[in-house]
Amino acid sequence: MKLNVLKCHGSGNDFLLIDELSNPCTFTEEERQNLALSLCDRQKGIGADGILFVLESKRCDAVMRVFNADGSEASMCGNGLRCVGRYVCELTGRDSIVIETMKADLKVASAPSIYDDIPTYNVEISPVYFDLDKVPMNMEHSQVIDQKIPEISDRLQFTVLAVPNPHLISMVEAGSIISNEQKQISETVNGPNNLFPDGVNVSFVHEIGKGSIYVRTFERGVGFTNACGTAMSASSLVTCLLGLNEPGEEIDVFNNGGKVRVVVNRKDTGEYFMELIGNATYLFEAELQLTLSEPENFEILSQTDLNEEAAYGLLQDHAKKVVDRKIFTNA
Ligand SMILES: N[C@@H](CCC[C@H](N)C(=O)O)C(=O)O
Repeated sequence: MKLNVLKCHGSGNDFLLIDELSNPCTFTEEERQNLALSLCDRQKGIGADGILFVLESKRCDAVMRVFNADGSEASMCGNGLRCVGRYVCELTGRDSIVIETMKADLKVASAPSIYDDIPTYNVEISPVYFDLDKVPMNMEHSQVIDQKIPEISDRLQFTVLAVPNPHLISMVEAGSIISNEQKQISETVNGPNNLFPDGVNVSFVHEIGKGSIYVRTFERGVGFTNACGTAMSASSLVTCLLGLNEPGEEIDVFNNGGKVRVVVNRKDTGEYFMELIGNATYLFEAELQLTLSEPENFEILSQTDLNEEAAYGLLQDHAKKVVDRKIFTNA
């Protein structure tokens, strides 16, 4: 079969978007999984952190399904939702829509450029759960907020939450923002383990200053990525819980792929939801020839560059300068 894919990214967290609205195709669950495994492979495939399938919805403007590079399906993807949101907004000629995801219908709206002329979208990150059985995490407490988890570190403190995909978050000092300990913790909780039966996205957060943080994330099903949108939203919420930032105020979130902005909102009911604001950048479109039984033997029939990377590069240079200055040289 012929399959069109759009390579896109949010903060350098890159995806292959497959549009099942305009190109009706039906995939079994196993075929979706195998497409993710084959096409996301950075050596033998096209290379990406995941696949975003865009399907028809009965109640919203579209459905987004997210498959990680290892073929597992995730309930949400914040950076991916900005890309899908842009795609569906452009397809429907609207600037605000609602996308159905595995656990929630989420608002997406076009937003003023985050930096120069970069297509920017504001996406809702919700619902938020702290109950460990919703994460899921096996521990005797009902919640873990800024606490030690001796099974994984005798030094760091963690907060556990679902937004609604699972996140384990620790605040760290600039000097330990990248360490072997982080890799070891992340691999432990994402391998066979008793605490997180479904694995968990793990983030290490450094407070740069009021309204400004840096987040490094090991994504479940992928490994360390340039950025993870739900992780940056969850991390921003954690900094509000710890009194470092305030709900309702913008937080600049720096990452290895650039920068986003997050606003943590607290409803009258006490529930939280976040607005994740950042780029939705298109890299190229490609037409592939493949058979679904052996997607690893795909062939690229044509590829068209979409020339948005140079504009994004300016944001990336700015973010890198801030991160190098504030974290790595500690000036
Ligand atoms: N990159 C995403 C999250 C993708 C799913 C995640 N790896 C999981 O398994 O929960 C984001 O931007 O939020």
